[in-house]
Amino acid sequence: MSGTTTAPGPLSSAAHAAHVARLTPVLTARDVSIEYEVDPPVRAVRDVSLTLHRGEILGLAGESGCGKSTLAYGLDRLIRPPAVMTSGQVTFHDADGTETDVVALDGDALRAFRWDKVSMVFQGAMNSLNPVISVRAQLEDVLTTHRPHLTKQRRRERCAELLQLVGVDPGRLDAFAHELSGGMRQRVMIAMAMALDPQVMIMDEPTTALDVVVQREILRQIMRLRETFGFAVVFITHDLPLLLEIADRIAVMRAGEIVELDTAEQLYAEPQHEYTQQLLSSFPSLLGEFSYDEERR
Ligand SMILES: Nc1ncnc2c1ncn2[C@@H]1O[C@H](COP(=O)(O)OP(=O)(O)OP(=O)(O)O)[C@@H](O)[C@H]1O
Repeated sequence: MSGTTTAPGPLSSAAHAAHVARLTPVLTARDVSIEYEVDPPVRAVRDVSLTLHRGEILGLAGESGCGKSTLAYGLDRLIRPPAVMTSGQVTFHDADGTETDVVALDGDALRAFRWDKVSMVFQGAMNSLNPVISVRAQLEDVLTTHRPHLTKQRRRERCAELLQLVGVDPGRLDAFAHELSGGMRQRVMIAMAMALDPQVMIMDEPTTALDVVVQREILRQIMRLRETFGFAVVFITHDLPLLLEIADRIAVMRAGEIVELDTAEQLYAEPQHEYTQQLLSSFPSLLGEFSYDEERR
């Protein structure tokens, strides 16, 4: 099942090739195409190949509708009709040395893979958290389902530990979503995504709805957690300056294709694709004050 046209592949630099040569893959997508089978059909993702490496933050940038979320959901097998993966392979390279064909997973194996190996933080925590059960019950639910051998005591400790990790007072465990601020809700979502120590976290606009100060605090926290636990992150946003701050590498997506893929540093210094240049120049006020090294400290 291959497409009728062969995409030329994203632009990238020699510095990028040298950078990735030192890294170990954790998730590989090869020639992935995803279509919404509506009338007329929408080819949302077109022959995308992309490798996520252990412990890196890979930013996925591009304007609304370019296919970022669809691609990310495809990596975690979260796409549902009318979306269909019409071609491609996704391979998970586990730390224990096993290789998993993600496209072939189903039933229990697929449920175990999600959360456990690759977890997801969606935009808008209010819609993702269950409004009628407490934060504790939601965290415990993930642990009871995926770690049934844990004692009740250990489960309770783990819930408190998780909230502490994301900077929320464990005293809030019995709160409901509506009793928490937007930032706290999003932190709780990150705690849930971290509950099983996944090797990959996919974050789809996790801070977009938050004010800038809260957004920054959460981003710093994500970076610290990544340092401590070594998970890799696919971070999706239309906000390229934000990615320049937090991502190691950035994939720029346009109309379903990745047009440029490079280290954040290189992409900022020497964007090659006209579209990347346009994206960078569309944030003049932010980038006018932007100092690459200062911001990343
Ligand atoms: N359920 C659907 N049915 C039909 N087309 C859809 C559906 N969901 C998304 N699309 C289309 O697929 C394309 C890619 O959408 P997608 O949401 O992946 O983009 P995105 O870059 O993540 O955008 P955003 O940042 O706005 O979420 C768009 O053209 C969109 O209109």
